[in-house]
Amino acid sequence: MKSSNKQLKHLETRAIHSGRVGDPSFGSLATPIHQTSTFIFDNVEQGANRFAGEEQGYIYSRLGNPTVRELEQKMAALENTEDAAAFGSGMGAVSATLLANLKQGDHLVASSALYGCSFALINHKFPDFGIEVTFVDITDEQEVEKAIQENTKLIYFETPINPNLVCVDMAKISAIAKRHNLLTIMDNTFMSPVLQQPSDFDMDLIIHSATKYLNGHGDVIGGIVCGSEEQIGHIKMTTQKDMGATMSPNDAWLITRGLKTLSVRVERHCDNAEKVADYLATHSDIEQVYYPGLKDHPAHYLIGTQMKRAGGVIAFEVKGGFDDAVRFMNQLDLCHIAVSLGDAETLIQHPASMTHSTYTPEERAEAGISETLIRISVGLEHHDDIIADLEQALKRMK
Ligand SMILES: CSC/C=C(/NCc1c(COP(=O)(O)O)cnc(C)c1O)C(=O)O
Repeated sequence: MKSSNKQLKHLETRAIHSGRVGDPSFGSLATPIHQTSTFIFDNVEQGANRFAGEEQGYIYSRLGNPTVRELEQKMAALENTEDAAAFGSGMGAVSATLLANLKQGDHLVASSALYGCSFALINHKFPDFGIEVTFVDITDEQEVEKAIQENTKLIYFETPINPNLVCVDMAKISAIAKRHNLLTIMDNTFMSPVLQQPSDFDMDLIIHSATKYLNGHGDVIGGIVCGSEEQIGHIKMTTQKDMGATMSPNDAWLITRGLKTLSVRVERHCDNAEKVADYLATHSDIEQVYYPGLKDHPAHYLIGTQMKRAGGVIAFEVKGGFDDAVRFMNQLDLCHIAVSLGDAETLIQHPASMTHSTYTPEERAEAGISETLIRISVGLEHHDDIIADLEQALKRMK
């Protein structure tokens, strides 16, 4: 009798074996890529019964696909949730999840610091739908609680936060949400399930840009939301079915393949990032380093409790100003100047002019995103080579 998810104790094992759809026809080890738009019914009655939900079976790949389903089942097993839904992008997951739980006249409390497009969706588009938002310093529990209104439906945040690596104490947010009967929706992209299990803190919905660590090879755009069977069913039947941010079977297959090495990749990202953070923190040309793994980080106390390790992303500021930061980044050879994160390659970028250019300078200041902040996603190259590249660029910056 094959093990079910429940019997597979360790995440490393679940990442490889959970959710398997397999290949009943030929027994191939890798689940086939069902690259199809639609599925043939035996007869009219079968088609009608499937549309009515009275018979199990596939209908049309925007409504479900076997290769995509394997990824969803695997992600539910990794985040310890009942179910999951896959989307064509992380923003597909963010928008579908929020809009499935908000309607005209509702209000949400959101962290003022978010990934740029998540902020833009909430700040610029939601008002067009008559959805109100209060942006808060999500680490200030009193400010969070004070922002709650009679029409508040949910609290939305990331931890660690993109791009400044501020971390949120999820137990505190969970307690507030319970007191006010609110949904908690959080984005676990920067940690992945390997380093952080938000369901342990009663988070209701857990979002990932699968583009990042989950796929891990810089060749797919995708998104996932994990949660209860009821919540995921609601999202699938409303904002996924009717807004259609569908993930392709081929992308699902690539992400599923990525998940098999997720644990070893994330551990190596952490090994390398810890060494790079220590190097930067002791360098005379570096003004400040923001990395939860460093003892001076305000959320260092969460390491070993909420967060297994601090992850692969570091934010920092070089001494001087914006021009110095630009000169430094333009001198790099190995590290690519590129947005995104969680890839095998080390990627470095300037949030104020790139990933967080959707904020005004005033909004960035309010969110604690400085104009000279640099964000580096530490890759899987040998750490000595990454540090040597940073060293030569810092020398040539002057
Ligand atoms: C054009 S900027 C590149 C993308 C970046 N981030 C994406 C992102 C998303 C959205 O995920 P996609 O839709 O898969 O990109 C959701 N949630 C978080 C915490 C994210 O960081 C980036 O470089 O910070």
